[in-house]
Amino acid sequence: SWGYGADNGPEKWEEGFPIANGPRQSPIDIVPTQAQHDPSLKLLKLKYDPATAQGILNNGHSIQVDFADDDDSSTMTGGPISGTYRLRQFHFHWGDSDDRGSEHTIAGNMFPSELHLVHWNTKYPSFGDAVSQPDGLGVVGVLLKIGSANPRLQKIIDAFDEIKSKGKQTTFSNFDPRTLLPASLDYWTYDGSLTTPPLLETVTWIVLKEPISVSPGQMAKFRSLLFNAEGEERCCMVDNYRPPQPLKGRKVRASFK
Ligand SMILES: CC(=O)NCCCCOc1ccc(NC(=O)Nc2ccc(S(N)(=O)=O)cc2)cc1
Ligand SMILES: [Zn+2]
Repeated sequence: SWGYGADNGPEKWEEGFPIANGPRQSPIDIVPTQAQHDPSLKLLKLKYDPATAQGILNNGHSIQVDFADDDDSSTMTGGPISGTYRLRQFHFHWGDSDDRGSEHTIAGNMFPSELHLVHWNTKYPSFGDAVSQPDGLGVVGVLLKIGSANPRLQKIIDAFDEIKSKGKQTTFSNFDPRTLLPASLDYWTYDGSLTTPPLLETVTWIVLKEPISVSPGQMAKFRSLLFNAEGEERCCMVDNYRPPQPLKGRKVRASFK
């Protein structure tokens, strides 16, 4: 199945998922000077209840922290979206070295990692229903830049030893993803897609302008995770990012001047 290797990576995904060449694919290169400030864009409102954190999983593509989404305890409102979107999970993408790893790029600049907080529109009964609707998902993207060690990431990193290989998961409770966010919630927004198969064009992207920090030592811990399951040939989980896709006429709006 799909992955990030030479034989099953982003250049091959169109074979199984022709939407890979669709009109609203993600990620994209965000060019700040070409983004249009839209004064009608609202403040992004993220309200998360730490008690909704359930577990942390190595799904063979990334590590993912899952949240209980059976009520409105952890939600996103405001911003470019209308209505209420519930937090489902967050996960990361990263590179084999500090010069790459993010999915969105900013004026052609890659960052070493990118955090995605995945939310679904509660006008639909479930995530599974929302995922195939044009206004079904809202993903907040946060860029990570190399700097001092980020203590907010440490609880996630400390769980890695228990979820080293594909399919492994462990409990992960009492965690507020708000602690991962930068001080400013200024953002760029555009209509896009899932950045992994099935690449559905159902995501309103909200990419924060301000990165958060991660240290080289913390990045090394991400790179010690494995794509493979126990007993399979060892393959480090690195370069699990899709490169930027054609804009195809889309406008990127900025919530800030
Ligand atoms: C055409 C086709 O095949 N349709 C049938 C779809 C069936 C189910 O599809 C799906 C679709 C999605 C999921 N789960 C996800 O959480 N995916 C996900 C992927 C990438 C991101 S990112 N990196 O933030 O953009 C966020 C979330 C599970 C099943
Ligand atoms: Zn992602």
